[in-house]
Amino acid sequence: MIATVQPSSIKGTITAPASKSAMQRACAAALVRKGISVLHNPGVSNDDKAALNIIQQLGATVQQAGETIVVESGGVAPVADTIDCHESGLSIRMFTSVAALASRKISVVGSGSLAKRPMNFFDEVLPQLEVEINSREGYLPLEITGPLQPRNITVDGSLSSQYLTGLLFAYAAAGASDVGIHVTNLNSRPYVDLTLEVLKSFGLPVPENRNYETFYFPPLAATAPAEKIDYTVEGDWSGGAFLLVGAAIAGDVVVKGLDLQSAQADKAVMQALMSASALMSVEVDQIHIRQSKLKAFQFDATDCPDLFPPLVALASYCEGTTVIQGTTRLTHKESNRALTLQEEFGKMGIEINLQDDLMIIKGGTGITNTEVSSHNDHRIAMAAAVAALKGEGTMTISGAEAVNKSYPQFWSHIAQLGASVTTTDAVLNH
Ligand SMILES: O=C(O)C1=C[C@@H](OP(=O)(O)O)[C@@H](O)[C@H](O)C1
Ligand SMILES: C=C(OP(=O)(O)O)C(=O)O
Repeated sequence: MIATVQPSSIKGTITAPASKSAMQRACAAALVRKGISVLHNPGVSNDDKAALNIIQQLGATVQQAGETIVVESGGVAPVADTIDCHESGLSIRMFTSVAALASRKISVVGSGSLAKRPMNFFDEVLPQLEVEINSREGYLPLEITGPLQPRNITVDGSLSSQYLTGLLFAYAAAGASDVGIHVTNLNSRPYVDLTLEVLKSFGLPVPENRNYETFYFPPLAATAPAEKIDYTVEGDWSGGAFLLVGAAIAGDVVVKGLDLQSAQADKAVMQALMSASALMSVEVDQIHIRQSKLKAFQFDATDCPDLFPPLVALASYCEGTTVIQGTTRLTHKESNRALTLQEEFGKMGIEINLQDDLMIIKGGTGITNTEVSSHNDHRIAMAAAVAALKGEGTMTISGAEAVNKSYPQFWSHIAQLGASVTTTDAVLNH
């Protein structure tokens, strides 16, 4: 699909979509706990759909009930030989350890960019937990046979926090008692906070977080599990960041549904916007943001790597040189994002230099709208779209359907706000 964006302003009120990080974790929690879980404000992205399918393959029943999704589960009891994670990094890294709770052999498959993302963590770690594993030399597909036994273990957290999230769910579900996961060089730390928060919300055992170095499950206390849990999926700061940046570049927009108290890593977009002198007023449950003169900023995105694409769009319109740290975190995302951003924003006339862990962006020189590609990466498509709002000429973005991975409503949301956007296979709601 091709999206065509003409320079335009955006104006109005919009609600951020549901967070796929929260929704996928809620699916995992609803699967591993015994009982009924009602998910309010459920996500509808492809990654969310993958998670909902996986929990059914692992034995849960899932029913849409009006605006909610009702999950009923007796714990992990696979009814299929395969779980399909489609393109979701979080789903594969979380549900592989969860599926390993079963003694049945399970194949773990995925598609698209996921086939190129490393999974060798599992080859190293799962055998230490009594799980048999075969992979295609550290890549998909995986074949695992459990049941996983929680053990004191040391793992590497530098490539991705998602593996730790999976282990935390698996340990909690297996009733881990007086046992700890020691993690070295943990990155994307707030995502682990979100994991702990979801475990708590679903009444599952929550380990002690000892300075992000050890996650210790104390001796299990006898508790009476709740029969029914109600959980509301919070709004998505990662998708919301594109709305906020779009408004800072070319708009006057109220964004609703973003919780400033959230554990989500990407709420840090607010710090970057403030450093860039964006004009914002923050009220309960809404952020009002208006176009203003923007200045270059410095920002460390090591723990919130998904902010790179929106922040590059922002930096392009900031007078001066912006420096963002954390590029080494971008190599194994849906695309190699540092290179993709350099290439695609380069086509728009923005000079981006990559030096060690830094991305250096020369902003304020104007954007030339042109033909760009998403590289099948949702966040690149959305970054190009918001950058186009104040560019010169017409931006055509190929692979625009990539947004379905996290934010399927993105094109219609910006159209509703008045962006001049058309797509080749959908009628947008202006
Ligand atoms: O746990 C999560 O929900 C995520 C963690 C982050 O990955 P890493 O831990 O690999 O940085 C982030 O980039 C990804 O989009 C979602
Ligand atoms: C990298 C991302 O997701 P995941 O790792 O879950 O595929 C993302 O949403 O940008």
